[in-house]
Amino acid sequence: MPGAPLVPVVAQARRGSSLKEDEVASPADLQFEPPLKIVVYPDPILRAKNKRIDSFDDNLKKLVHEMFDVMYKTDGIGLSAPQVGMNVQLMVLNPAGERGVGEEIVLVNPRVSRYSKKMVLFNEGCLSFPGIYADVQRPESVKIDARDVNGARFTVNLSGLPARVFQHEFDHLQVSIQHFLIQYIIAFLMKNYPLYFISSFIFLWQPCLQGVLFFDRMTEGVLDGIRAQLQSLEKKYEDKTGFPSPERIDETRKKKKVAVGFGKSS
Ligand SMILES: CSCC[C@H](NC=O)C(=O)N[C@@H](C)C(=O)N[C@@H](CO)C(=O)O
Ligand SMILES: [Fe+2]
Repeated sequence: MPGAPLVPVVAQARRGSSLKEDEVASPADLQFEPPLKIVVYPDPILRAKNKRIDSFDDNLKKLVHEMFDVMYKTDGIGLSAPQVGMNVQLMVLNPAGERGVGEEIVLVNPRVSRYSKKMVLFNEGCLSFPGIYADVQRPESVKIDARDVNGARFTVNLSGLPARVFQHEFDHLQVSIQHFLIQYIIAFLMKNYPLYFISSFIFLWQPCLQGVLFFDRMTEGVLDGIRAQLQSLEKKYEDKTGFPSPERIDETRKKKKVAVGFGKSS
C-alpha cells in the first residue's frame, strides 16, 4: 500500500502523548536576526527537539512576520520555525502562497486531536529540500488544537491542501517519543541490557528527539526516485561545512522504519 504507516499502531508520531511536558523556550531560544534564511537538509537543526512557546510578545510577532516574509520570497505555502533555525513549536501557513491572497494562519504549540481515516497522495516539496518533489501519503483531514500569535487557544478542522500543508509543517515540529518507547520495551524483553540502559537514558532525558522530514514518510519506491538528489544535498553539506553529513539517506531509512506514523484517526 503506497505511503502507509509502517507500524501504524505503535509508531504514532503524536506529540500530545509525551510523558514529560515539553521544555519551554527561553528568550535566547527565540532570538533571531532578520533576514531569516532557510535551513537545508541535512542540517541537524531539522532533527533537533523543538521547545514549547509560552511568551506571546512583540518578538514573537516579529518572528512570525519574518517567517511569512521568507516563505513568500522562497515560493512556500507553509514554513516551520526549525526551517529558519529556530527550534520552537511554531508554524505559519498560507496555502495561496501570496501575500494579501488567501488566509494566513499562525499556529503556536499545535497538537493534533484527530486524523481522518481517509488517506490521500500528494506530490510534496519542502523548502529545506530545494527542487525536490515526491509523493507522500497523509490523512485527508485533521483536527488541531493550538494557540494563535497572541496566545489565545483555538481549535480548527482542516482538510484538502491546508491539511496537507499543516501536516507537513507539523512533522517538522514532531517529537516521536514512541520510537524510543518501543526500543526500550524491546530491549527489556530481549534482555539487551546495554540497549535498555541507553534507551532509558534517552527516554528520561529526551535529548535527541527528532523532527520528521517528508522523505521519512515516502515509500521505498518513491524514495528511490529522489535518493540521488538527497545524497547530493548531503555531499553539498559536507563540502560546505567540512563535517560528515549527520545523516545519510540509507541509514536514516533503516532507523526511521519504526518511528513514523500518524495518531488517532476517525
Ligand atoms: C504541500 S506541503 C509543502 C509545504 C512546504 N513548506 C515548507 O517546507 C512548502 O511550502 N513547499 C514549497 C516547495 C511548495 O510546496 N511550494 C508550492 C508553491 O510554489 C509548490 O507548488 O511548489
Ligand atoms: Fe518542509
